[in-house]
Amino acid sequence: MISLNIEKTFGFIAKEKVFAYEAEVKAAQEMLAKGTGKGNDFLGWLHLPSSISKEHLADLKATAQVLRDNCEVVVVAGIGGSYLGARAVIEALSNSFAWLQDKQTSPIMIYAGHNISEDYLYELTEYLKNKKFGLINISKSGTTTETALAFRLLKKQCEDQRGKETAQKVIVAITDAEKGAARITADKEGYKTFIIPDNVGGRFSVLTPVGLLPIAVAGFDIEQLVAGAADMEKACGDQVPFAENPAAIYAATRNELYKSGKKIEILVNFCPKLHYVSEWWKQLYGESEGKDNKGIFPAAVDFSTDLHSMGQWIQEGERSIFETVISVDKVNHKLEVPSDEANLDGLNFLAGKRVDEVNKMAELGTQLAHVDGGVPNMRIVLPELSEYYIGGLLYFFEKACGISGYLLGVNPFNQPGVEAYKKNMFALLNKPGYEEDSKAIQAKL
Ligand SMILES: O=P(O)(O)OC[C@H]1O[C@H](O)[C@H](O)[C@@H](O)[C@@H]1O
Repeated sequence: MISLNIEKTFGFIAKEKVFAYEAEVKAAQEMLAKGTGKGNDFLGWLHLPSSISKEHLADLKATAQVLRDNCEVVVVAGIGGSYLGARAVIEALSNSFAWLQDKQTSPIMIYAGHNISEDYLYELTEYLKNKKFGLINISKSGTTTETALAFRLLKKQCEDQRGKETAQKVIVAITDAEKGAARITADKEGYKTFIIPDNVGGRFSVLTPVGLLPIAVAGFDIEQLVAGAADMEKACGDQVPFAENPAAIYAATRNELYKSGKKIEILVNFCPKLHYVSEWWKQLYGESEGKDNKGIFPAAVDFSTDLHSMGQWIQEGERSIFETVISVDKVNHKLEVPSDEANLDGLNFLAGKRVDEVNKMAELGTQLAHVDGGVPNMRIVLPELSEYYIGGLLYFFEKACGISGYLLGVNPFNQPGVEAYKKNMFALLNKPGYEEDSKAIQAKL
């Protein structure tokens, strides 16, 4: 099972203070369970793992198989919650050099629709020339500009290269049941579609088709992913005592740290495959808690890589940070440090050791150094990188986020602030309907 250790925060905050959150956490859990808190229209994620049916998984797997059978490359078009969950899981489970392998056993997964870079899109369309590629268009609103723009380009390219009939087979849409341009297009073109439930917000949607379809296309076991999440749903359930409930403890500890002046949480990994888990986590916590002029700033680093760039700041910079480390207990492969007679590099003291042993000592050494340097440290241990444990980790963070947002006193399920840039961009681009905003913004320039 995934475990959470908060011992290394106790030099900074009192254990009693963390445990004093018990009643407040219980109230937050009740607000989630009964739907009496802010944002209660968006609680569909809460019991999602335990309510996913076998038929739904079979439908997803059958659609994934169509893409696997007909595509060398699959492009996932989506932004924020509409791609980060899938990318987090796929990259955590994939070979680090998946796209460089001579023989591909699954389609190469590529992401688009999460930026408006002309060079990115140009280079992508160049790469896709002569490739048998498919598309998964993911947008809850169905109107997000970044995604819609990429999809417009790629849909046309797919149809031009593969013909309308094949394109219809290898393009799948995941969007709202009724609203939005993505739905209108999908219905008109006759694409296979999956629905994003109304009551599941984008950043909580990884266990809906938004995450599950791309993950299945990439060749991973979505049943195990959901099973891990469902077991975590139980482990973080309302009946589990506070002291044994990892979501409750994590939510309480980070809120107590925040109160004590630790305004930035850095999610740390020692395995580069987890980079996108951190990106997913940053959206989850950033959009959920950063509002009403409050909220821990979620940051992330990949160690030991970033110890050689951000390590200095973390060790000796302003003491406003704490770290949450995701540690993977057992690696999937074995590699020993070879011995070398000449020992010119002086590394013979490591000869015969597993590389992971060196990494684990880097991890332990870093924890001790950072705690000594004034950085409270929490540690989440995953037994290994597998669908089951990743599924558990994702649900753990979601449940803790719901609780934590209520402890902070915000609505964890909206993101009104994200609209500000969109309004300005549309005004600057003279989008129909934004005439007044266009005039106002021109006056500001
Ligand atoms: O799925 P979509 O409607 O395209 O939204 C994609 C993302 O962009 C929005 O602006 C929100 O800030 C995110 O919460 C959301 O996940």
